[in-house]
Amino acid sequence: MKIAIIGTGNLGLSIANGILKSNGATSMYLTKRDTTSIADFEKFDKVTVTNDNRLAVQNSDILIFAVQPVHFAEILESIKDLLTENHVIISTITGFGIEKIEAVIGKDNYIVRSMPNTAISVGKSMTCICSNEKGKKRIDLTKAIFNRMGHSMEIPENQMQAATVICASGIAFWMRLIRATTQGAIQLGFDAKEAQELAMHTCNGAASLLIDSGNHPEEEIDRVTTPMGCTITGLNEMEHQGLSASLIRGIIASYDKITEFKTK
Ligand SMILES: NC(=O)C1=CN([C@@H]2O[C@H](COP(=O)(O)OP(=O)(O)OC[C@H]3O[C@@H](n4cnc5c(N)ncnc54)[C@H](O)[C@@H]3O)[C@@H](O)[C@H]2O)C=CC1
Ligand SMILES: O=C(O)[C@@H]1CCC=N1
Repeated sequence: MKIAIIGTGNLGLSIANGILKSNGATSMYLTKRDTTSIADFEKFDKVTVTNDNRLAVQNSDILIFAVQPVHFAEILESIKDLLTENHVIISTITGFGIEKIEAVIGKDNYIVRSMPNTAISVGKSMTCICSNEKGKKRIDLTKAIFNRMGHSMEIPENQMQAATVICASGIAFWMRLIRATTQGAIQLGFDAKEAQELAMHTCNGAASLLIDSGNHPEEEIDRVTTPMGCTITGLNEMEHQGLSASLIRGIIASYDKITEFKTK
């Protein structure tokens, strides 16, 4: 698998780390306008760091684009004459629909839109994907790439923005929940480092319970809530204070923001 990451910023860097950790590429080109901050990656035999997107495209099959939306069309325009049947174009770019990509490079390309998150750097990304008509033939390949770095799901394109909120922004939402739990633990007497350790591993355990069992969260909650005990007392107080409602309202506000410009 010869992979290029076009635009190695926050997300591109996370993907590069995920690919290296999962040994998911035979060669990897990392591009950025100013490559100084990613020059260290040259120490890996299979990695080439360059500001030459055309060189990366010529030497790779899987092209993962992780640039800001304003730069995408111009970059596609600058490499489109190099695209062949071997290339799969994987965009991670928020709000940039397949039609807009096809308008620049044409329909006769394997085009996949993906929405990973930064946990891809540690092999734990929830990645949603969809494709153009031709790209359907490369969905399995794309899923195989992302499944090495977490979990993937094919969804219709009209759900990509919702997936962005839940999965990509979701990393930030869960971080705040972990931080709040940490603050609570400090107030109960743990030092800050211990408090974070307790919070993050408990969070990891809760998610793993659901992933492994396939259970509904309430089934697992029932196992923890002793009648008249401390868990139900805490849970009910959280709900009186609007825990679920505030999370749902935050998710809807985030979605309203992402759909503000009526992009697909
Ligand atoms: N940060 C995140 O968690 C997620 C971001 N996304 C999407 O991924 C894309 C990238 O986001 P970030 O990594 O946060 O942005 P970023 O700004 O950190 O990274 C973009 C990179 O592209 C580089 N770049 C700009 N012009 C270039 C060119 N002509 N050739 C090569 N590289 C060029 C920039 O130097 C920068 O390093 C965005 O479209 C965003 O919507 C999607 C999912 C999650
Ligand atoms: O906050 C944002 O708008 C972008 C999209 C998903 C993650 N970062």
